[in-house]
Amino acid sequence: MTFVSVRDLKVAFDGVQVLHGIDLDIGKGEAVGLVGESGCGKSVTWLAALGLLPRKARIQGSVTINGQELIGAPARRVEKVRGARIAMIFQDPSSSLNPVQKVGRQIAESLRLHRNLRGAAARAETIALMDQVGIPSAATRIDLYPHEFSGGQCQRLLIAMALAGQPDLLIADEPTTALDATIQAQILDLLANLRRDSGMAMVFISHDLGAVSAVCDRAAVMYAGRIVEQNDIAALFRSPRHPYTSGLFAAIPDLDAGRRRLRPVNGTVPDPRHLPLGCAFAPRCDGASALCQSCQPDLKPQRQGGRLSCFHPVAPAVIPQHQQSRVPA
Ligand SMILES: Nc1ncnc2c1ncn2[C@@H]1O[C@H](COP(=O)(O)OP(=O)(O)OP(=O)(O)O)[C@@H](O)[C@H]1O
Repeated sequence: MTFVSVRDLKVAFDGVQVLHGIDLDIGKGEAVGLVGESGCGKSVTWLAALGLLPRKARIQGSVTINGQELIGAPARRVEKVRGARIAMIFQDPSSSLNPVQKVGRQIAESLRLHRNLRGAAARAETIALMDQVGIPSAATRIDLYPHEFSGGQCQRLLIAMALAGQPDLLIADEPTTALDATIQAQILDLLANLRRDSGMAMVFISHDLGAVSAVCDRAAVMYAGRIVEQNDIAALFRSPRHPYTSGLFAAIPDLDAGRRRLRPVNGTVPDPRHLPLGCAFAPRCDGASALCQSCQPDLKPQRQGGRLSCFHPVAPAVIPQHQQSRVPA
C-alpha cells in the first residue's frame, strides 16, 4: 500500500529550476534510497515534500502522505502530518543535538511531544530507547551531555530521538557520511535492523550506493534534478542500465576485486543555471549521441522492471567477476 506518493514535484529558487518533475512512491514499511552526487537534488526533494524549504522556493506538483496532500496545504496541517508521522536524521549528529542539555532530557522531550510521556515513565522509555539503539550503560549515561559521547553514539542518540515519536517514515539524509568507516557500518546495521523490527518506511539519502544497498529495498538514482533510473537494489546491482548508475558502481571500491582501478565518473554535475539542452548527463557520457544532446529522455517503465531515462542504455549485464560478490541477496 502506498504511504508516500510524489508526483511531478518541481522546485525553483529565484527562477532557477533545480527539480524537474520527480515521481516516486514509497510503500508502508518500504525503504527507498535516493542516490546521486552532491547537488543533484536529493535533499531538496524531501525538504520540498515536507514543507521545509525557505519561502523563496517555488514548489509545484503533489506530495501525499497517507492520502493527505501536503503541497499548498496550510502550514499547520503540514506540521501536524510531519510531526505525527515523520522523523528525520541528518549528516552531522553533533550539530543536531543541543550541546547544553543532557541527552536524556532531549529524548524525553520527544517522548513528551509525541507520546505525552512524562516523569518516571519518560525516563524509563528513554533508557529503553538508548538501549535499543545500542548505547552501552544507558541507565547511567542518560544524564550526560552530548560532548561526552562519540560521533557514532551521537548519531545513535538522534536515531533514538527519531524513534521516540514512533514514526511511520524515517528520512535519513546522509546519516553516515560524517562517521568513519567502521562506525558507518554499525549505524547502517542499526538502521537496517530497526526498519525490519519496527516496520517503519525509510528514505535513505546518500551519494554511496553501497550504503544504500545495506538498508534499502529499492533505489532511485538522481542526476541534475531528475530521477534517471529506479529499480530494486538487487536489479540495480546486477544490471545498472543508465550510464550514470553504471558509473557510480564503477567508482565504488571493492576489496574483493584486488587491485582493480576505480573508474570515477568524469566531469561534474552541471550548474542548474546552465543545464545542457538535452540529457543533462550527455556531456559526461561516452555513449551520448546527437539525440541525447537535443532531447531529454522520459523516465519510462522497463519491461524487465524499474524505470529508466536514457536513449542508449547500458546493455543488460553479464556481471563481471569482480562485481558478483556485491550483488545483494
Ligand atoms: N535554499 C536554497 N537556495 C538556492 N538553491 C538551493 C537551495 N537549496 C538547494 N539549492 C540548490 O538545489 C540543488 C539541489 O541541492 P540538494 O541539496 O538537493 O542536492 P543534494 O543532492 O542533496 O546534494 P548534497 O549531497 O550535497 O546534499 C543544488 O544546485 C543546490 O545548490
